[in-house]
Amino acid sequence: MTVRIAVAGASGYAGGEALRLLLGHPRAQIGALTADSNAGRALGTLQPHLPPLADRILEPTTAQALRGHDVVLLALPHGHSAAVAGQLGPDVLVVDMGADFRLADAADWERFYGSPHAGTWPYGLPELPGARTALQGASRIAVPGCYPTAVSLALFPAYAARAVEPEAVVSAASGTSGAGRAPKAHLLGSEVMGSMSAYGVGGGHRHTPEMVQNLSAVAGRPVTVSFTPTLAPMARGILATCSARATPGVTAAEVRTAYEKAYAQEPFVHLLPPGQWPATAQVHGSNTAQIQVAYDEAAHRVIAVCAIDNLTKGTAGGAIQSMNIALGLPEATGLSTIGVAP
Ligand SMILES: NC(=O)C1=CN([C@@H]2O[C@H](COP(=O)(O)OP(=O)(O)OC[C@H]3O[C@@H](n4cnc5c(N)ncnc54)[C@H](OP(=O)(O)O)[C@@H]3O)[C@@H](O)[C@H]2O)C=CC1
Ligand SMILES: CC(=O)N[C@@H](CCC(=O)OP(=O)(O)O)C(=O)O
Repeated sequence: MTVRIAVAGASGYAGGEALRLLLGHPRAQIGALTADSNAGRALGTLQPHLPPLADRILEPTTAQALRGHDVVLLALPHGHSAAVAGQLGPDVLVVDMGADFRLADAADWERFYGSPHAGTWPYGLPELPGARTALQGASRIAVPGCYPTAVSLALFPAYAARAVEPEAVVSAASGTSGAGRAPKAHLLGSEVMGSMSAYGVGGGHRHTPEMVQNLSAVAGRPVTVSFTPTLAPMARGILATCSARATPGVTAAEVRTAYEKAYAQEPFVHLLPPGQWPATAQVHGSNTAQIQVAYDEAAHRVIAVCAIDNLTKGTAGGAIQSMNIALGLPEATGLSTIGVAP
Protein backbone atom coordinates (compact mmCIF):
# COMPACT_ATOMS: atom_id res chain seq x y z
CA MET A 1 0.00 0.00 0.00
CA THR A 2 1.34 3.43 -0.98
CA VAL A 3 0.10 6.40 1.02
CA ARG A 4 0.02 9.70 -0.81
CA ILE A 5 0.80 12.49 1.66
CA ALA A 6 0.62 16.28 1.31
CA VAL A 7 2.41 18.60 3.73
CA ALA A 8 1.02 22.09 4.39
CA GLY A 9 3.59 24.40 5.98
CA ALA A 10 6.47 22.60 4.25
CA SER A 11 8.77 25.64 4.51
CA GLY A 12 8.66 25.63 8.34
CA TYR A 13 10.48 23.60 10.96
CA ALA A 14 7.70 21.10 11.70
CA GLY A 15 6.93 20.64 8.00
CA GLY A 16 10.62 20.15 7.23
CA GLU A 17 10.97 17.53 9.95
CA ALA A 18 7.87 15.71 8.70
CA LEU A 19 9.41 15.59 5.21
CA ARG A 20 12.75 14.34 6.57
CA LEU A 21 10.94 11.44 8.24
CA LEU A 22 8.59 10.76 5.31
CA LEU A 23 11.58 10.41 2.97
CA GLY A 24 12.50 7.34 5.07
CA HIS A 25 8.94 5.99 5.32
CA PRO A 26 8.57 2.95 3.05
CA ARG A 27 4.87 3.54 2.33
CA ALA A 28 4.91 7.32 1.87
CA GLN A 29 4.67 9.00 -1.48
CA ILE A 30 5.21 12.71 -0.97
CA GLY A 31 2.58 14.77 -2.81
CA ALA A 32 1.80 18.48 -2.70
CA LEU A 33 3.97 20.77 -0.57
CA THR A 34 2.45 24.10 0.39
CA ALA A 35 3.49 27.30 2.13
CA ASP A 36 2.40 30.90 2.59
CA SER A 37 4.95 33.70 2.06
CA ASN A 38 7.37 31.20 0.47
CA ALA A 39 4.89 29.82 -2.07
CA GLY A 40 6.50 29.73 -5.50
CA ARG A 41 9.97 28.96 -4.19
CA ALA A 42 11.81 25.65 -4.63
CA LEU A 43 11.93 23.63 -1.41
CA GLY A 44 15.69 23.22 -1.82
CA THR A 45 16.21 26.95 -1.15
CA LEU A 46 14.46 26.60 2.23
CA GLN A 47 15.13 23.00 3.36
CA PRO A 48 18.54 22.22 1.79
CA HIS A 49 18.93 19.19 4.07
CA LEU A 50 16.26 17.41 1.96
CA PRO A 51 18.02 16.97 -1.43
CA PRO A 52 15.50 14.47 -2.91
CA LEU A 53 12.85 17.21 -2.73
CA ALA A 54 15.07 20.15 -3.72
CA ASP A 55 13.28 20.85 -7.00
CA ARG A 56 9.76 20.73 -5.62
CA ILE A 57 7.96 24.07 -5.93
CA LEU A 58 5.89 25.17 -2.94
CA GLU A 59 2.23 25.89 -3.74
CA PRO A 60 -0.06 28.28 -1.87
CA THR A 61 -1.95 26.50 0.95
CA THR A 62 -5.39 25.87 -0.55
CA ALA A 63 -7.85 23.00 -0.28
CA GLN A 64 -7.48 22.51 -4.01
CA ALA A 65 -3.73 21.85 -3.66
CA LEU A 66 -4.28 19.48 -0.73
CA ARG A 67 -7.16 17.43 -2.17
CA GLY A 68 -6.51 14.06 -3.82
CA HIS A 69 -4.16 12.76 -1.10
CA ASP A 70 -4.71 9.96 1.43
CA VAL A 71 -3.15 12.03 4.22
CA VAL A 72 -2.71 15.77 4.75
CA LEU A 73 -0.20 16.82 7.40
CA LEU A 74 -0.85 20.38 8.62
CA ALA A 75 2.16 22.27 10.01
CA LEU A 76 0.55 25.71 10.10
CA PRO A 77 0.45 28.39 12.80
CA HIS A 78 -2.42 27.71 15.19
CA GLY A 79 -5.76 29.13 14.09
CA HIS A 80 -5.29 28.15 10.44
CA SER A 81 -6.07 24.42 10.47
CA ALA A 82 -9.86 24.42 10.81
CA ALA A 83 -10.51 26.35 7.61
CA VAL A 84 -8.31 24.00 5.59
CA ALA A 85 -9.52 20.78 7.25
CA GLY A 86 -13.16 21.82 6.80
CA GLN A 87 -12.68 21.70 3.04
CA LEU A 88 -11.21 18.19 3.04
CA GLY A 89 -13.57 15.20 3.09
CA PRO A 90 -13.79 12.54 5.80
CA ASP A 91 -12.00 10.09 3.48
CA VAL A 92 -8.76 12.10 3.90
CA LEU A 93 -6.75 11.59 7.09
CA VAL A 94 -5.91 15.08 8.39
CA VAL A 95 -3.11 15.20 10.98
CA ASP A 96 -2.81 18.63 12.60
CA MET A 97 0.53 19.46 14.21
CA GLY A 98 -0.89 22.77 15.42
CA ALA A 99 -2.91 23.32 18.56
CA ASP A 100 -6.40 23.91 17.15
CA PHE A 101 -8.03 20.57 18.01
CA ARG A 102 -6.12 19.47 21.13
CA LEU A 103 -8.28 20.86 23.90
CA ALA A 104 -11.65 19.44 24.89
CA ASP A 105 -12.71 22.47 26.91
CA ALA A 106 -13.83 25.40 24.74
CA ALA A 107 -13.41 27.86 27.63
CA ASP A 108 -9.78 26.79 28.09
CA TRP A 109 -9.17 27.29 24.37
CA GLU A 110 -10.71 30.75 24.34
CA ARG A 111 -8.81 31.81 27.46
CA PHE A 112 -5.37 30.71 26.25
CA TYR A 113 -5.69 31.24 22.49
CA GLY A 114 -8.17 34.14 22.35
CA SER A 115 -10.26 32.81 19.45
CA PRO A 116 -13.36 30.61 19.02
CA HIS A 117 -12.81 26.89 19.72
CA ALA A 118 -12.67 24.84 16.49
CA GLY A 119 -13.39 21.45 18.08
CA THR A 120 -11.63 18.40 19.50
CA TRP A 121 -9.98 15.58 17.56
CA PRO A 122 -8.51 12.24 18.74
CA TYR A 123 -5.30 13.09 20.58
CA GLY A 124 -2.07 11.83 19.05
CA LEU A 125 -0.13 10.66 22.09
CA PRO A 126 -0.52 6.87 21.68
CA GLU A 127 1.22 6.09 24.98
CA LEU A 128 -1.59 7.66 27.03
CA PRO A 129 -4.18 5.16 28.32
CA GLY A 130 -6.90 4.58 25.71
CA ALA A 131 -5.30 6.82 23.08
CA ARG A 132 -4.24 4.04 20.69
CA THR A 133 -7.78 2.72 20.45
CA ALA A 134 -9.13 6.19 19.68
CA LEU A 135 -6.52 6.65 16.93
CA GLN A 136 -7.25 3.39 15.09
CA GLY A 137 -9.14 4.26 11.91
CA ALA A 138 -9.38 7.96 12.87
CA SER A 139 -9.75 10.46 10.01
CA ARG A 140 -8.63 13.44 12.12
CA ILE A 141 -5.73 13.61 14.61
CA ALA A 142 -4.59 16.43 16.90
CA VAL A 143 -0.85 16.09 17.51
CA PRO A 144 0.12 17.19 21.05
CA GLY A 145 2.22 20.23 21.80
CA CYS A 146 5.92 19.58 22.31
CA TYR A 147 5.99 20.46 26.04
CA PRO A 148 2.79 18.49 26.80
CA THR A 149 4.32 15.44 25.08
CA ALA A 150 7.37 15.51 27.36
CA VAL A 151 5.45 16.36 30.54
CA SER A 152 2.60 13.89 29.99
CA LEU A 153 5.04 11.05 29.31
CA ALA A 154 7.12 12.02 32.37
CA LEU A 155 4.21 12.13 34.82
CA PHE A 156 1.34 9.98 33.66
CA PRO A 157 2.66 6.66 35.09
CA ALA A 158 2.90 8.28 38.55
CA TYR A 159 -0.71 9.53 38.28
CA ALA A 160 -1.99 6.23 36.86
CA ALA A 161 -0.46 4.46 39.88
CA ARG A 162 -1.82 7.10 42.30
CA ALA A 163 1.75 7.53 43.53
CA VAL A 164 1.61 11.35 43.60
CA GLU A 165 -0.64 14.19 44.76
CA PRO A 166 -2.55 16.23 42.15
CA GLU A 167 -0.31 19.35 42.21
CA ALA A 168 2.55 18.99 39.74
CA VAL A 169 5.46 21.39 39.25
CA VAL A 170 7.27 21.45 35.91
CA SER A 171 10.31 23.30 34.62
CA ALA A 172 11.15 22.53 31.02
CA ALA A 173 13.89 23.84 28.75
CA SER A 174 13.34 24.03 25.00
CA GLY A 175 15.59 24.65 22.05
CA THR A 176 14.76 27.61 19.83
CA SER A 177 13.21 25.57 16.98
CA GLY A 178 10.25 25.09 19.33
CA ALA A 179 9.33 28.68 18.56
CA GLY A 180 9.18 28.11 14.78
CA ARG A 181 11.19 29.60 11.94
CA ALA A 182 9.64 33.05 11.60
CA PRO A 183 12.19 35.69 12.72
CA LYS A 184 11.70 37.08 16.24
CA ALA A 185 14.09 39.33 18.16
CA HIS A 186 14.27 37.11 21.26
CA LEU A 187 15.43 34.20 19.08
CA LEU A 188 18.44 36.05 17.61
CA GLY A 189 21.74 34.26 18.16
CA SER A 190 23.01 37.24 20.15
CA GLU A 191 20.05 36.93 22.55
CA VAL A 192 20.12 33.15 22.94
CA MET A 193 23.77 32.12 22.80
CA GLY A 194 25.33 31.63 26.22
CA SER A 195 22.09 32.42 28.03
CA MET A 196 18.97 30.70 29.34
CA SER A 197 15.76 32.58 30.04
CA ALA A 198 12.36 31.86 31.55
CA TYR A 199 9.09 32.91 29.91
CA GLY A 200 5.36 32.32 30.27
CA VAL A 201 5.79 32.10 34.05
CA GLY A 202 2.80 31.91 36.39
CA GLY A 203 0.29 29.79 34.50
CA GLY A 204 0.19 31.86 31.32
CA HIS A 205 1.67 29.36 28.87
CA ARG A 206 -0.89 27.90 26.46
CA HIS A 207 0.44 24.37 26.94
CA THR A 208 -0.63 24.37 30.61
CA PRO A 209 -4.30 23.43 29.96
CA GLU A 210 -3.16 20.63 27.65
CA MET A 211 -0.96 19.13 30.39
CA VAL A 212 -3.78 19.54 32.90
CA GLN A 213 -6.21 17.84 30.52
CA ASN A 214 -3.92 14.82 29.98
CA LEU A 215 -2.88 14.30 33.60
CA SER A 216 -6.37 14.87 35.03
CA ALA A 217 -7.79 12.24 32.67
CA VAL A 218 -5.21 9.70 33.83
CA ALA A 219 -5.52 10.62 37.53
CA GLY A 220 -9.33 10.55 37.43
CA ARG A 221 -9.39 13.83 39.38
CA PRO A 222 -8.35 17.45 38.69
CA VAL A 223 -4.59 17.92 38.53
CA THR A 224 -2.91 21.35 38.58
CA VAL A 225 0.37 22.01 36.78
CA SER A 226 2.65 24.92 37.69
CA PHE A 227 4.60 25.16 34.45
CA THR A 228 7.71 27.24 33.80
CA PRO A 229 9.23 26.99 30.32
CA THR A 230 12.75 28.16 29.62
CA LEU A 231 14.56 28.86 26.38
CA ALA A 232 17.92 27.09 26.02
CA PRO A 233 20.79 27.90 23.64
CA MET A 234 20.30 24.90 21.37
CA ALA A 235 18.37 24.31 18.14
CA ARG A 236 16.46 21.17 19.14
CA GLY A 237 15.38 19.39 22.29
CA ILE A 238 13.23 19.59 25.39
CA LEU A 239 14.31 18.56 28.87
CA ALA A 240 11.32 18.53 31.23
CA THR A 241 11.88 18.18 34.96
CA CYS A 242 8.56 17.33 36.59
CA SER A 243 7.73 16.68 40.22
CA ALA A 244 4.80 16.12 42.56
CA ARG A 245 4.47 15.32 46.24
CA ALA A 246 4.44 11.58 46.86
CA THR A 247 1.24 9.98 48.13
CA PRO A 248 1.76 9.10 51.83
CA GLY A 249 3.16 5.58 52.19
CA VAL A 250 4.39 5.19 48.63
CA THR A 251 7.86 3.66 48.25
CA ALA A 252 10.67 4.24 45.76
CA ALA A 253 10.28 0.66 44.53
CA GLU A 254 6.55 1.16 43.86
CA VAL A 255 7.28 4.30 41.87
CA ARG A 256 9.92 2.53 39.77
CA THR A 257 7.58 -0.40 39.15
CA ALA A 258 4.81 1.94 37.97
CA TYR A 259 7.13 3.38 35.30
CA GLU A 260 8.49 -0.03 34.29
CA LYS A 261 4.95 -1.32 33.87
CA ALA A 262 3.77 1.71 31.89
CA TYR A 263 6.63 1.62 29.42
CA ALA A 264 7.66 -2.07 29.13
CA GLN A 265 5.97 -2.46 25.73
CA GLU A 266 6.36 1.08 24.39
CA PRO A 267 8.60 1.30 21.31
CA PHE A 268 9.30 5.02 21.67
CA VAL A 269 9.62 5.53 25.42
CA HIS A 270 12.86 4.42 26.97
CA LEU A 271 12.93 4.27 30.77
CA LEU A 272 16.63 4.55 31.50
CA PRO A 273 18.35 2.16 33.90
CA PRO A 274 18.61 3.51 37.47
CA GLY A 275 21.39 6.06 37.76
CA GLN A 276 21.30 7.16 34.10
CA TRP A 277 19.67 10.50 33.26
CA PRO A 278 17.97 11.84 30.13
CA ALA A 279 19.75 14.41 27.95
CA THR A 280 18.53 16.16 24.82
CA ALA A 281 21.66 15.16 22.86
CA GLN A 282 20.76 11.50 23.38
CA VAL A 283 17.47 11.83 21.46
CA HIS A 284 18.56 14.21 18.70
CA GLY A 285 16.62 13.32 15.55
CA SER A 286 15.06 10.20 17.07
CA ASN A 287 11.43 9.53 17.94
CA THR A 288 12.42 8.46 21.46
CA ALA A 289 11.37 9.93 24.78
CA GLN A 290 14.00 9.13 27.41
CA ILE A 291 12.71 9.06 30.97
CA GLN A 292 14.15 8.62 34.45
CA VAL A 293 12.30 8.78 37.74
CA ALA A 294 13.53 9.25 41.30
CA TYR A 295 11.92 9.43 44.72
CA ASP A 296 13.35 12.18 46.92
CA GLU A 297 12.42 10.75 50.30
CA ALA A 298 13.62 13.78 52.31
CA ALA A 299 11.41 16.14 50.30
CA HIS A 300 8.60 13.55 49.81
CA ARG A 301 8.60 14.22 46.08
CA VAL A 302 8.62 12.06 42.97
CA ILE A 303 10.77 13.61 40.25
CA ALA A 304 10.54 12.49 36.63
CA VAL A 305 12.79 13.84 33.88
CA CYS A 306 12.00 13.45 30.19
CA ALA A 307 14.10 14.35 27.14
CA ILE A 308 12.64 14.50 23.63
CA ASP A 309 13.54 16.08 20.35
CA ASN A 310 10.78 18.71 20.08
CA LEU A 311 10.62 18.36 16.31
CA THR A 312 10.62 14.54 16.25
CA LYS A 313 8.71 12.84 19.11
CA GLY A 314 7.50 16.35 20.06
CA THR A 315 5.90 17.05 16.65
CA ALA A 316 6.54 15.35 13.31
CA GLY A 317 7.62 11.92 14.61
CA GLY A 318 4.62 11.83 16.94
CA ALA A 319 2.41 12.84 14.01
CA ILE A 320 3.72 10.00 11.83
CA GLN A 321 3.44 7.49 14.71
CA SER A 322 -0.24 8.39 15.11
CA MET A 323 -0.75 8.45 11.33
CA ASN A 324 0.60 4.89 11.15
CA ILE A 325 -1.88 3.75 13.81
CA ALA A 326 -4.81 5.45 12.06
CA LEU A 327 -3.88 3.82 8.74
CA GLY A 328 -3.41 0.36 10.27
CA LEU A 329 0.34 0.32 9.52
CA PRO A 330 2.87 -0.99 12.06
CA GLU A 331 3.23 1.90 14.50
CA ALA A 332 7.00 2.27 14.09
CA THR A 333 7.00 2.38 10.27
CA GLY A 334 9.50 4.97 9.09
CA LEU A 335 10.47 6.02 12.62
CA SER A 336 13.81 5.53 14.32
CA THR A 337 14.77 5.30 17.99
CA ILE A 338 18.39 5.92 17.09
CA GLY A 339 19.86 9.31 17.94
CA VAL A 340 22.81 11.31 16.62
CA ALA A 341 25.78 11.67 18.96
CA PRO A 342 27.81 13.55 19.98
N1 LIG B 1 8.44 23.80 16.26
C1 LIG B 1 8.02 22.90 17.12
O1 LIG B 1 8.83 22.33 17.90
C2 LIG B 1 6.59 22.53 17.21
C3 LIG B 1 5.64 23.06 16.39
N2 LIG B 1 4.34 22.70 16.53
C4 LIG B 1 3.29 23.33 15.73
O2 LIG B 1 3.48 23.07 14.35
C5 LIG B 1 2.98 24.20 13.60
C6 LIG B 1 4.12 24.71 12.71
O3 LIG B 1 5.18 25.13 13.56
P1 LIG B 1 6.63 25.48 13.01
O4 LIG B 1 6.96 24.63 11.87
O5 LIG B 1 7.50 25.48 14.19
O6 LIG B 1 6.42 26.97 12.49
P2 LIG B 1 7.21 27.73 11.33
O7 LIG B 1 7.03 29.16 11.60
O8 LIG B 1 8.59 27.19 11.24
O9 LIG B 1 6.43 27.32 10.01
C7 LIG B 1 5.13 27.78 9.76
C8 LIG B 1 4.66 27.28 8.42
O10 LIG B 1 3.32 27.73 8.21
C9 LIG B 1 3.26 28.55 7.03
N3 LIG B 1 2.34 29.64 7.27
C10 LIG B 1 2.53 30.78 7.98
N4 LIG B 1 1.42 31.55 7.97
C11 LIG B 1 0.51 30.88 7.22
C12 LIG B 1 -0.82 31.17 6.82
N5 LIG B 1 -1.44 32.30 7.18
N6 LIG B 1 -1.46 30.26 6.05
C13 LIG B 1 -0.85 29.14 5.64
N7 LIG B 1 0.43 28.83 5.99
C14 LIG B 1 1.08 29.68 6.78
C15 LIG B 1 4.67 29.03 6.80
O11 LIG B 1 4.80 29.33 5.42
P3 LIG B 1 5.86 30.44 4.86
O12 LIG B 1 7.20 30.00 5.31
O13 LIG B 1 5.68 30.34 3.40
O14 LIG B 1 5.43 31.75 5.42
C16 LIG B 1 5.47 27.81 7.26
O15 LIG B 1 5.50 26.84 6.25
C17 LIG B 1 2.52 25.25 14.61
O16 LIG B 1 1.15 25.15 14.83
C18 LIG B 1 3.31 24.84 15.85
O17 LIG B 1 2.70 25.29 16.98
C19 LIG B 1 3.96 21.75 17.42
C20 LIG B 1 4.85 21.17 18.25
C21 LIG B 1 6.25 21.56 18.25
C1 LIG C 1 10.69 27.64 22.59
C2 LIG C 1 9.27 28.03 22.31
O1 LIG C 1 8.96 29.20 22.14
N1 LIG C 1 8.40 27.06 22.25
C3 LIG C 1 7.02 27.28 21.92
C4 LIG C 1 6.37 25.94 21.86
C5 LIG C 1 5.10 26.08 21.12
C6 LIG C 1 4.82 24.96 20.17
O2 LIG C 1 5.53 24.64 19.29
O3 LIG C 1 3.72 24.33 20.38
P1 LIG C 1 2.31 24.60 19.72
O4 LIG C 1 2.19 23.56 18.70
O5 LIG C 1 1.33 24.41 20.80
O6 LIG C 1 2.26 25.99 19.20
C7 LIG C 1 6.32 28.17 22.96
O7 LIG C 1 6.66 28.10 24.14
O8 LIG C 1 5.37 28.87 22.59
